[in-house]
Amino acid sequence: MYARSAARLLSAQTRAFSTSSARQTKVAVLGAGGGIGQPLSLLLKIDPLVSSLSLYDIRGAPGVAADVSHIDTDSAVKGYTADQLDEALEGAKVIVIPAGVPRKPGMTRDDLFNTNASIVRDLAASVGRVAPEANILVISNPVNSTIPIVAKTLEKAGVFDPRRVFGVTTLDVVRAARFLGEVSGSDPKNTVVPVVGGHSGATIVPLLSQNAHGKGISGDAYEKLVYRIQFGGDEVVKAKDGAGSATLSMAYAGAKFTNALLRGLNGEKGVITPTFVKSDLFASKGVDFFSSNVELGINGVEKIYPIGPLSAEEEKLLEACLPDLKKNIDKGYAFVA
Ligand SMILES: NC(=O)C1=CN([C@@H]2O[C@H](COP(=O)(O)OP(=O)(O)OC[C@H]3O[C@@H](n4cnc5c(N)ncnc54)[C@H](O)[C@@H]3O)[C@@H](O)[C@H]2O)C=CC1
Ligand SMILES: O=C([O-])CC(=O)C(=O)O
Repeated sequence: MYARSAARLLSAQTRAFSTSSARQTKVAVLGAGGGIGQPLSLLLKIDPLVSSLSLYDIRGAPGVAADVSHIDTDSAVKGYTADQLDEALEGAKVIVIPAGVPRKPGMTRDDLFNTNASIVRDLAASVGRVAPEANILVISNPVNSTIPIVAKTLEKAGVFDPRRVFGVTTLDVVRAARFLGEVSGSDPKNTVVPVVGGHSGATIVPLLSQNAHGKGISGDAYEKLVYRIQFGGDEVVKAKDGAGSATLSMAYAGAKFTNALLRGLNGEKGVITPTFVKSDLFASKGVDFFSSNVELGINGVEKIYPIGPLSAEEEKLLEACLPDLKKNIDKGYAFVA
């Protein structure tokens, strides 16, 4: 009962989860024993659209699985050890990947590339072999590079479907709504802001002008707000002081995006949210992946929306974003080539 009430409470307060469709799905979490993986597994256990939860990590997943499996919701949970990746992936329709190392103070997300690129590549290769039609949601940083790595790895295996590979940039959207809510004194649910581009520093482009509460903000207040959205991750890394980066807010954001995708896969119409996907929007500038509002549906990405009208400041932010994003994407491509 408690879990159902908790799910209802979460849903009412944040509109994070919705139960609008009945069909249920097997979801796998790769990296389920980690700082994000554990609370993410908890939140997926209380999502009514998840029928079966498959928890994999190189360490600790069976313990997390045993723990969340006691929660009184109607889904099965199973944990898998390091040598059981294939079993964990079998039949999974949605695969969420928070596997990899997090930042410490003084590091950029790109500093994680050397460790996380091969983790993500190897996991993607297994997904391509065992669950080639699955939807893959990548949380592992640097997202701007790990998504091209996943795409190229699947392409090499002949199973890349651009409608089914998503970089999870939802935390930027969550932060933008929260921070604008704080500045404007309004409920974050009324301050939803599309955040486009990528997921690190200057590649994060919040379109404050597209929200009624955001468009009046100017000068110093505007600069500070944009900076806070772009560097919100650093705020957490600094506060955790060597113990990692955002885990709880990221688990919330990851569960929120997974729920949106499940609703789309189940046929709900009008599920629209930003996510970092293969996109034509700036392909002419050599930027093959870009986050913008995307409609999620039965095939994954159904429609990619243009970014819409920009203020003069946002034009400048976009100009700064594109070269950095291209560099990050090309680095991911080069790693797999
Ligand atoms: N997209 C986003 O907005 C965000 C992304 N992140 C990123 O998420 C990643 C994970 O962060 P945390 O959970 O805090 O780290 P963590 O270190 O607490 O957990 C990572 C987990 O991955 C596991 N792992 C490592 N190699 C693996 C493999 N080959 N297969 C399966 N599991 C493996 C580890 O055993 C560990 O349990 C980091 O790269 C971090 O930068 C973090 C916050 C926000
Ligand atoms: O800052 C980090 O390293 C983790 C992350 O991506 C975020 O919190 O946005």
